[in-house]
Amino acid sequence: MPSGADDGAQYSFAIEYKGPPVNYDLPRAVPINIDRIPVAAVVGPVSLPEKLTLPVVQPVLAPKTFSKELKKSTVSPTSVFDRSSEDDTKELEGSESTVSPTSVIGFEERVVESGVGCALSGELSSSGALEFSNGLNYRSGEFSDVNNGGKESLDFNSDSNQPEPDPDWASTESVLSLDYPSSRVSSSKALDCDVRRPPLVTFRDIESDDGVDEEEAEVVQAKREPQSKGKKKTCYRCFKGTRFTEKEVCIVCDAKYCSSCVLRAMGSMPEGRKCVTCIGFPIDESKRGSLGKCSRMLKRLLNDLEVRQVMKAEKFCEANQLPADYICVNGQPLCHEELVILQTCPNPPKKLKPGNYWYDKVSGLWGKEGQKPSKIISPHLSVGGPIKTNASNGNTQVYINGREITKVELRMLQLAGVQCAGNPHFWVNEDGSYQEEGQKNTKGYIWGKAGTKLVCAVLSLPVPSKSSNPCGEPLNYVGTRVVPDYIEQRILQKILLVGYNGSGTSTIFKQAKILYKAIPFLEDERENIKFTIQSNVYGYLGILLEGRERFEEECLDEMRKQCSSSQMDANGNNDKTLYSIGPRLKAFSDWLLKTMVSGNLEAIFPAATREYAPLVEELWKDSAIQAAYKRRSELEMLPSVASYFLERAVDILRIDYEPSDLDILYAEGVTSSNGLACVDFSFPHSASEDSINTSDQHDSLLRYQLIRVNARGLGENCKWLEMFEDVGMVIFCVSLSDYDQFSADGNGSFTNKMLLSRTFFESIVTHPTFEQMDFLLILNKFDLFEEKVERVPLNQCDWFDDFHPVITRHRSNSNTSSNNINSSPSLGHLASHYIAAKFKRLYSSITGKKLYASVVKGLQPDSVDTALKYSREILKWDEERANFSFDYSVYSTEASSFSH
Ligand SMILES: Nc1nc2c(ncn2[C@@H]2O[C@H](COP(=O)(O)OP(=O)(O)OP(=O)(O)O)[C@@H](O)[C@H]2O)c(=O)[nH]1
Ligand SMILES: [Ca+2]
Repeated sequence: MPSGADDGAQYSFAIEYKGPPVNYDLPRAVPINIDRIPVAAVVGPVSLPEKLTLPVVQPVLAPKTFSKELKKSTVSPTSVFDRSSEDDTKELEGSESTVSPTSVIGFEERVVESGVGCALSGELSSSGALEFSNGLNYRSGEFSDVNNGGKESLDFNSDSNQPEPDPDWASTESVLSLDYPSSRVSSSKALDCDVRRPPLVTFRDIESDDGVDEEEAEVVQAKREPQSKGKKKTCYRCFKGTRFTEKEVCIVCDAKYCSSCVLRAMGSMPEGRKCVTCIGFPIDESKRGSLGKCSRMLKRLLNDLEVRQVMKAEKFCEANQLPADYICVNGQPLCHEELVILQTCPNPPKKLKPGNYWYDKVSGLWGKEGQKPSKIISPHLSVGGPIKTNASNGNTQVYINGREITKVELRMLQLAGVQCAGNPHFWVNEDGSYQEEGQKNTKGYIWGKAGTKLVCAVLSLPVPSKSSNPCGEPLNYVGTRVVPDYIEQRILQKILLVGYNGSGTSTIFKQAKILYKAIPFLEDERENIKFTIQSNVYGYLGILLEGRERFEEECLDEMRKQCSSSQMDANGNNDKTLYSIGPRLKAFSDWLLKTMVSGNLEAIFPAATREYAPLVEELWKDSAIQAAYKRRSELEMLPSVASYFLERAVDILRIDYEPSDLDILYAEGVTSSNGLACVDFSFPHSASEDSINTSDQHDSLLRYQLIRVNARGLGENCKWLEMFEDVGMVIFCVSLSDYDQFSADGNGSFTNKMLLSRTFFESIVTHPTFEQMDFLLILNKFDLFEEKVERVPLNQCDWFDDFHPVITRHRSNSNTSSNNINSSPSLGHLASHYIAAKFKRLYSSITGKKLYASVVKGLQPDSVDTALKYSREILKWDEERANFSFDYSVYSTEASSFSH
């Protein structure tokens, strides 16, 4: 087993402090010292039953060996209690409950909470205390066993059985599983409890805060106060920093921590980003929207796997779920079952936040109390009370299903051609068919008319969702006709763009923005991109400078070989080469290389620009640098796009530099490398298309959404793919020029990148979510490929070993010329078609379907435009196929019934 010190050394975040020992007490986030657990203050005013004073720490009191053992075996590197210094160990003595300070303290606090809540209901408190002590005894039993048993492994969870748990993963797991009893207790308590939660909730106007649209949230729970509060805007733990320091926020108490404190303060985060003392507490509802959305800081501090684990826990753990009674429907708070019904129905209200809602069970209309409808959800759900006449606070004297409607709705009805004279009472069904109250016959369909949806969009009124009537479910209403799905789908067509790393998905994504958006990149987006590009350029310069050093050394070696040693001694200046630079530039070069190695390149912005811009100019013009730049093809680390930027380095590194669209297109790292990006657009219609396709006039109104995600972002086994179940099609991007490239495959060996791409392709097309999906294969980087395939045989990739182009003999006399005399296809074309055929065969052997394919040059706008328009055609064909099975006569009758 590694020693504690070694343990720490493996993690960058565990060795954050390297300075001399401090002579003051470090502020600690985990009040592991029993006396310091800030319980008393909170409990003080409430008279508690004696049971409640159960000291949490007691059962885990253990000899020192225990704590040492513990550190070695199960302590998560991310957790707060991995302290290696002797002083700390001392401090911990008598409070070895730190095994899982998270859970222990969580317990303590929870008792306090229920205690406070139970000032109102005595039973609850005792039950809480009881469960608490049970949990503790159970655990203490385990611990004492361990202690009595002596040297045996500390087997408080099965994972630690492994002789050497993978430190990254197993240990996190172990801490999580350790915490399990606590969260179970808390959740079961919450569920079993038939007493409604005491009014933790107060109804008032929300202080409009980050990301909370005032329309949604009006219920705010009493907020938990942070344990310590530094001076305003500083880190709550070390009290350093300003409001500009990047900080992570506790989703319960809003405490903010800087990057050096966050892991100490939040431990292994079994419920996401909460101070260890906030674990088990309900989250601050205003932060619900950001659950599971990782910050850049965490991404830096934790590895991918840990980030995913933490975010998953944050989103799905019991304690963070929306409490049912925070939702009131038609004046009645929901119970747990009702909330489940609401959230699991075919068409649930998305992103449900606490608040008062009204719900028209007949039509499925849904809105905030006192407001116009915002959504149409599944009808006939038994949740909440009966709808009130004044639910939406309308004053039109027109009624729908017993609710007086609002002005905008009335306007919509009028535009839809519904006769509204004489204060009618309408009965509107889920499909939009309507009758006047007391009459039998349907008067028409509100959603049927072509323009209605547009009207609704303009008036911000909801329209039925396509899934509101899942096929197969029989309709109860005789004579009712369903609005066909494809009409609905026309509103927003989603296209998923995926590819193996480096295949060019972000380039295509950026092209789409540039092609179809009036403002491809917003102002602040550009600002960020600017810094990205500038730091890229510093990076390229660094690579160049490193190359220069290498070249200089090589030259010196060469010179030493040629000259005799006596000559060298005689003339000290003999060590100057073509690649030598003066001391000033040398100092800058050393600084830059050092900064790069430390990985802090991005942190120096924007200060660096001001400071170093003049030096960069001097550097770039220096003959040594230019000499090194001439040999750039020997610098493997320098990407091919680098020269595009380096040649303009002086301009780019100026303060007033503004990246052009082309700069952005070429820039690396603009779209987040594993995050999601998406863009909404519609295809602008060209004159030529208009004349051919007059029937599709409204095509330009159709909206598309391109969603880009790459292999890394999908997690192992593509487990995040399910999120994309509502996309209309998938574009899979492959880099043609990968066929002779190799990449580490994770098992330490190198695999051909084309084969890695193929494996990824297979896992995507076989994913259950995409069973019925159309796929378009984009074979990208044709420009590189065309040139490369003339030099490097295609069979460098095993998969392509049966490529025997017929043209070879024919071309032999004009082998090097790319334009063929007899206009037969180039080798590049043949080879790319061959590769397309390979993929198509593979695809149809797996799915039995046809794969669409397109050869693309990602850096050329026209080429990407063509490919994306091709995807639009595929979506249309798909739609038409659906139409064929649809009874047109039904549709036309329906259509006529819309006209008034
Ligand atoms: N020559 C050439 N280069 C391309 C083409 N498409 C993309 N590239 C370059 O290939 C590199 C990788 O492309 P990206 O668009 O970043 O690829 P990605 O799929 O986002 O890959 P990750 O960033 O690894 O996720 C970039 O330097 C692009 O400029 C192309 O058609 N031709
Ligand atoms: Ca990229």
